[in-house]
Amino acid sequence: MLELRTISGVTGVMGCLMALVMFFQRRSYPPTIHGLGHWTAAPLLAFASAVLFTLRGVVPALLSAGLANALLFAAAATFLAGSCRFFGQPLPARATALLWLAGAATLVFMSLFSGHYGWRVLFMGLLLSGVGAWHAAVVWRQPVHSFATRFTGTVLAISSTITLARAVSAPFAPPQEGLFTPAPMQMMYLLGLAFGTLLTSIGTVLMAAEHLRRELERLITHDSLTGALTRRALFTTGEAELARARRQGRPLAVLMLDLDHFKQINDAHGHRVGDRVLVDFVARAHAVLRRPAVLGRYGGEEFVALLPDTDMGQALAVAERLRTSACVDAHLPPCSVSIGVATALPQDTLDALINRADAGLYEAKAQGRNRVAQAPAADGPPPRRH
Ligand SMILES: Nc1nc2c(ncn2[C@@H]2O[C@H](COP(=O)(O)OP(=O)(O)OP(=O)(O)O)[C@@H](O)[C@H]2O)c(=O)[nH]1
Repeated sequence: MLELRTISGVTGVMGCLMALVMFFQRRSYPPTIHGLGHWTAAPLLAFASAVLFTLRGVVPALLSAGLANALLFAAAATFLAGSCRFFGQPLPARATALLWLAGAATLVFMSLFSGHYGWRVLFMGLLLSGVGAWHAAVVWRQPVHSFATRFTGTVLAISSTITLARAVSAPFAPPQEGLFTPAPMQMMYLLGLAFGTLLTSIGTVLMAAEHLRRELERLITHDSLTGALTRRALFTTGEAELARARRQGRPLAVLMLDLDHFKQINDAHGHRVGDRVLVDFVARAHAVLRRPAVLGRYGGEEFVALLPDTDMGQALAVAERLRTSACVDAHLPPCSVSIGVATALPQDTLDALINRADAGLYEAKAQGRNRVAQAPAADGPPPRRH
């Protein structure tokens, strides 16, 4: 049988090591990733709690039971607060107050009932498993899942179930049983605590790394000013969509959009206002476009929209909606947009398809701007625009 006091000591060491890992990782992460401070503090609190638990029988019960449990609760609540901050949903004031209240109740309860093992375990177990389940729900409720969130959510759910099982069985345990009695339930609980602390911390490290990876990917694939796809990401997506359209025999439409006389806006109002016009234009275009359609910045004030599963009639309607929804902000200088529309032909390359949409744009500009024009049927070199 494993020595349970040793397991408790090992829990503390693991907590300490994971706090160190998170501390150093945090320093190399951008401040836009929130919650890492809480995730560093939580295993440290677990460490302090484990040290006091390990000293049971050596230091007064008020410390080895009362303070140890209060610190364990603080660790669980701090982990939870860190995850909430990380996912951008800080704990509401009422939930924070509830946690503080529960923490204070733990201290009072443990000082009054430090000699009543069964009641102590029942009280603490219910509290800890409640916070654990709450934490697991926060992680599982995220709309975007990765291995890291599934891993962390599962670890939290399992360890809070073990804590709950121990809590409800505690009042039926023999009166002489204690934390370090070599009983199966105590062993399962302490192992659960040790691995729970270690694996939850690993989960937070994985979630932070995953978040950073997504952030970097977003920086590479999205234009920093407007949030549209970069030209490179646009071409990568375009090649994939064209191949899919061909494989599945589905239509694919391309729109080439260009803000009219944009140079004049810059000249008259300054580059910053010009930037705001571009940002507003893309935000409104995104509101019109529905997945799986994407919008990319082709260059300057020129954008390309890819519309999978869209034929010419539907593409012209979308283009018209984009045109009428653009440039309607009364706080920005008046502007308009011209749009060329083309759909994929059986042997099209992406370049040829975009060139035809560009030819449509040329038509729209030549006809007086602020309009939608279909690409001319004939394939030829793209006309030069004025
Ligand atoms: N503010 C701002 N301006 C940009 C940006 N990128 C390109 N531009 C400007 O966009 C303008 C494009 O001008 P032109 O190519 O002459 O086109 P236009 O004035 O829109 O005329 P038409 O397309 O013929 O209607 C240039 O003045 C560029 O400096 C940007 O990121 N921000």
